[in-house]
Amino acid sequence: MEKLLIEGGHTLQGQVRVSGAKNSAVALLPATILAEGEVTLEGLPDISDIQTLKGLLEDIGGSVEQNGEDITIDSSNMVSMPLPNGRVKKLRASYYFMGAMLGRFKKAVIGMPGGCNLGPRPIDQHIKGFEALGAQVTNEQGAIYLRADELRGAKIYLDVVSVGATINIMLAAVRAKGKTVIENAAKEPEIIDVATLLNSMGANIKGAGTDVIRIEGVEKLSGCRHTIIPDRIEAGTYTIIAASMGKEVVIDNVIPIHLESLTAKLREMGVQIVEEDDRLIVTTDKVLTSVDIKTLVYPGFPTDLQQPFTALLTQATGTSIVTDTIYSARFKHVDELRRMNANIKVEGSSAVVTGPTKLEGAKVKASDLRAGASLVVAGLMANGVTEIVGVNHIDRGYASLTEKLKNLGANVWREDLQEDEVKNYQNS
Ligand SMILES: CC(=O)N[C@H]1[C@@H](OP(=O)(O)OP(=O)(O)OC[C@H]2O[C@@H](n3ccc(=O)[nH]c3=O)[C@H](O)[C@@H]2O)O[C@H](CO)[C@@H](O)[C@@H]1O
Ligand SMILES: C=C(OP(=O)(O)O)C(=O)O
Repeated sequence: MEKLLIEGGHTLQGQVRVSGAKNSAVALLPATILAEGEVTLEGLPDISDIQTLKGLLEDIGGSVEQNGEDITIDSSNMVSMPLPNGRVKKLRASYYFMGAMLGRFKKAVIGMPGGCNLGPRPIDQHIKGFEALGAQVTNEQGAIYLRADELRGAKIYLDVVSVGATINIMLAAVRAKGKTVIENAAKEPEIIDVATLLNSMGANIKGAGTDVIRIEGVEKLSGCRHTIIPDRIEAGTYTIIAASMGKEVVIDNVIPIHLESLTAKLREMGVQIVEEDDRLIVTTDKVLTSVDIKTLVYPGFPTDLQQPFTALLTQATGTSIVTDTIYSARFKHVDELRRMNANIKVEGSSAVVTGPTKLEGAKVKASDLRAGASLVVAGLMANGVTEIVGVNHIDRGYASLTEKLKNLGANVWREDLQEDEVKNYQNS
């Protein structure tokens, strides 16, 4: 087990290259199950969620070959093996094995997914969708059993706008007989990316990226090549880091429109951002002013950037109110930021941040992926050294974080945890 150490206060400059999107890649890998052939994905991020998914694909008989950022999956010999807990619990996106295996094999047995602990994360809308397509879904001793004699297209209205349910229903519906319409669908760019891959495999999906998705089922899908979109949350995190400590930082491999809700808020705070085709140039030379944010479904402000953004707000003059409407309890980072001298109060689903406060390095714990990102942002701005445990959460979503930060001029390194630190971490 490792901890991440950051000596704060260094000005950052230079260029950072954003990796392929975690939340696309973690759906694209299970989607390859449907191909019954070879699919090559380009631009794979080097994160632990991908290693876990590779293991799951191999568990069901897939042949997986990775060469740097390219991965080829041959799904010809896959079978519908039960996937109990274990690996499945390590990440959220294992739920995509439900839709993909149901689509191809008409049956699946999968343990409940894990992922960041952000309060309740039900999957009722996924199940509602599978049932509407004709599947029987039961929960037996903590595993979800899905079976269908045949899948039939259906009209499905999602009661909550859900990224996971939208993608999962698409995965099953591409192989259903007839037409499926998903209404009140999520519109995140990752959904378009998954639909693009499925269409390249031979599916017929229209409307991805809008709130009505129409799918005409097909008999068979086949192999193809696909390039994963850049990670807008990783890009957003580096943009926030640049706004906090940057002189002039270039964020490369970005689709600027994916980050508009963030860049608009940063500009309101006084950060200068130049948008080019596939990069952002971020300069901060003014005192930052406070702003309020409310997380919303895309294209609103992403909940996954709420935690790192809250760390930046500790440096803004005035009071900022951060409201998370997607995960009302996504505030575990606040206690840790307080250890670093931040002035933040949580009231219901909002955090009230008063700034500016000089942050002090401290020993802190990343309770989840973006809480970790929040502590990294804070550590880079703080006096002295910040020690972050729970790095395994950060490694789920940030490729080569230490190297990328070092290239920008940060003093960041990793150390193995001592025995007593491991015990403290496990007991905390
Ligand atoms: C692997 C992946 O892509 N993870 C992302 C995905 O998670 P995930 O797909 O789990 O998130 P959803 O979009 O499904 O969740 C949005 C909201 O809907 C609720 N809900 C969801 C499904 C359901 O069946 N019932 C229900 O009530 C959730 O509790 C949450 O309040 O979108 C989240 C919201 O943008 C992001 O924070 C995660 O990074
Ligand atoms: C919540 C997140 O991930 P997951 O859904 O995979 O837990 C995230 O990426 O911020």
